[in-house]
Amino acid sequence: MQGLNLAQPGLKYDPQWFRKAVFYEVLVRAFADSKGSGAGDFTGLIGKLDYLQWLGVDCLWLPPFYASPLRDGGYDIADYKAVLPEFGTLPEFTELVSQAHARGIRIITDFVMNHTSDQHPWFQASRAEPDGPYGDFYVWSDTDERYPDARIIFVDTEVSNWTFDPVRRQFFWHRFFSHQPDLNFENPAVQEAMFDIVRFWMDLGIDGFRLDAVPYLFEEEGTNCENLPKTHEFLARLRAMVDEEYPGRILLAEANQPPAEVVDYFGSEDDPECHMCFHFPVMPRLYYALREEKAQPIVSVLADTPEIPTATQWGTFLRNHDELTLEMVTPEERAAMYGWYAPDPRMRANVGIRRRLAPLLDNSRPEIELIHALVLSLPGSPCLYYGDEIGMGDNIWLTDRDAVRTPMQWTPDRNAGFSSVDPGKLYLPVISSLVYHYNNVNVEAQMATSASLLHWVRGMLQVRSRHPVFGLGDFQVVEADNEAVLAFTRSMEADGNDPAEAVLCVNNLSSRPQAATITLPEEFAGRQLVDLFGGSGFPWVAADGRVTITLGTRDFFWFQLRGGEEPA
Ligand SMILES: OC[C@H]1O[C@H](O[C@H]2O[C@H](CO)[C@@H](O)[C@H](O)[C@H]2O)[C@H](O)[C@@H](O)[C@@H]1O
Ligand SMILES: [Ca+2]
Repeated sequence: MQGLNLAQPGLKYDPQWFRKAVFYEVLVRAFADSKGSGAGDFTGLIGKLDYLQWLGVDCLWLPPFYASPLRDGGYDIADYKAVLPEFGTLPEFTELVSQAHARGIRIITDFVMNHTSDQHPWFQASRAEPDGPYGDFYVWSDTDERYPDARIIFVDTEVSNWTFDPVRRQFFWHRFFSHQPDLNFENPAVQEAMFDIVRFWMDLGIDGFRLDAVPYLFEEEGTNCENLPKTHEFLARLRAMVDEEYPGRILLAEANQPPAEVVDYFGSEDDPECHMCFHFPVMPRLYYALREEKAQPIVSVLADTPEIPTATQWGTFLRNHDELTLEMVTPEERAAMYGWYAPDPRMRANVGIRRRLAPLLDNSRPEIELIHALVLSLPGSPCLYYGDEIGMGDNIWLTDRDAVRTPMQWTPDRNAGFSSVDPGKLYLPVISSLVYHYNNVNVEAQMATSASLLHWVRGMLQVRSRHPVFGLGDFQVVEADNEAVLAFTRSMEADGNDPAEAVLCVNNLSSRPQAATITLPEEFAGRQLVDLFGGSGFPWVAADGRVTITLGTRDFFWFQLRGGEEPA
């Protein structure tokens, strides 16, 4: 029973935990500096676990904290089994895992399989000794003309997916930065090395992996080198090993692909791959719908989303450590979003927008609340991004995606309470812009203000966690006679300890108050609407399934549809 994490005091064994969880992405480097080095560390994060428990998150996602030259935020790994000394030591990492588990919080970490840093000893050996044991660990070629149909992903910096190596006098393949050579997955030794790394970290007690850039593992002439059958075969083998040796741990795919392609990363009921996949296309549509003030963009992307196998779950999000990617929208939608959300070219990066949630929404509290309400009620397990719970700002004067990776703002004191170091030695400066200055935007002040965004987000997580239907329930769009109103139900039969429940969510995407008559399916006719937050009774659904709701600007309701089998 090595795999079950049963010994951890705060965790209950639940192989389906990820379907009801709220995730929280936290950069170790950005959260809390315990040593006065200017960068966050494991011990600093341990010191903030009580805060995260209080906030109500169920699982932390830690982006790479491994040995790395940090030329891509740690996604350029130089040793998969070592932690970056500035973050701490391996025993400090395992202490973090234990302390999180003791509070009922799980931890998944990033696993960057597609590529390594060019500083990784495997690459150094590969370029120096083509006939040596690592000679075939990377994708080498005498020409830079192979795989011409593969697009360039980092269009701001790269002009080719091939770079000439003067040592080996051959080109090497890289889907991302030219300092990140792709591993050669055709080589069984590479695949075995990946299994070995998974076992290493799972043996240390982590609860799963986010699989970075997973569509690009294999290459094949005549294709765009994305989502290839061999990649899926490899993932199915990896999953079989995890199920066998580490049941209860999860694999979460980062595949920035259209819904029809991304569902393949779940595999099938008989041949599963990942437990979860991020749903990239839905995220930009939430922002798009807010500006267009229409429900349709959200309705249509969900209509295009195929069913997923039982016991799997989407991962949803509003922001993360990367740019807000616009790869999954049409050119017309992209142009509109750049106009709405990135009027200054400095706000753009690659195919996306390098801004945080609050500045994107011009710090509009009703919009920030509505977009949270959407991501917390639509299908999927939501993943929050550190600092967004207090409405942190960004710094578009920093390079690349560092704009959204600045230190967490804890207090109005020196370095926002993040570090005691000389401010000039911080890994990145704290936000000190007019609206988002850490003097005003910080955890301490928001904890002391009952109406703060922080308390509001916490309240939302509490309500969500009391209603497993948000994680487990079916999703059905409900007809509304107002194009600005998005109405849908989440409903489920009793499931283990979770009772049957039905919830109606109604969202006003307009910047003006709206009324809408909603027509619910027959099964909900005659039910009473009860507000999930305050318990107030609202109108009953008429015998023909209709009910009329009025909503304020950017307002939303979560109603229990009471009167069926579910408890009062
Ligand atoms: O390791 C390279 C990158 O891998 C992830 O990239 C993803 O983010 C890109 C945008 O920054 C996106 O366009 C691409 O489709 C993704 O695979 C990781 O999240 C990045 O931080 C990292 O640079
Ligand atoms: Ca590859």
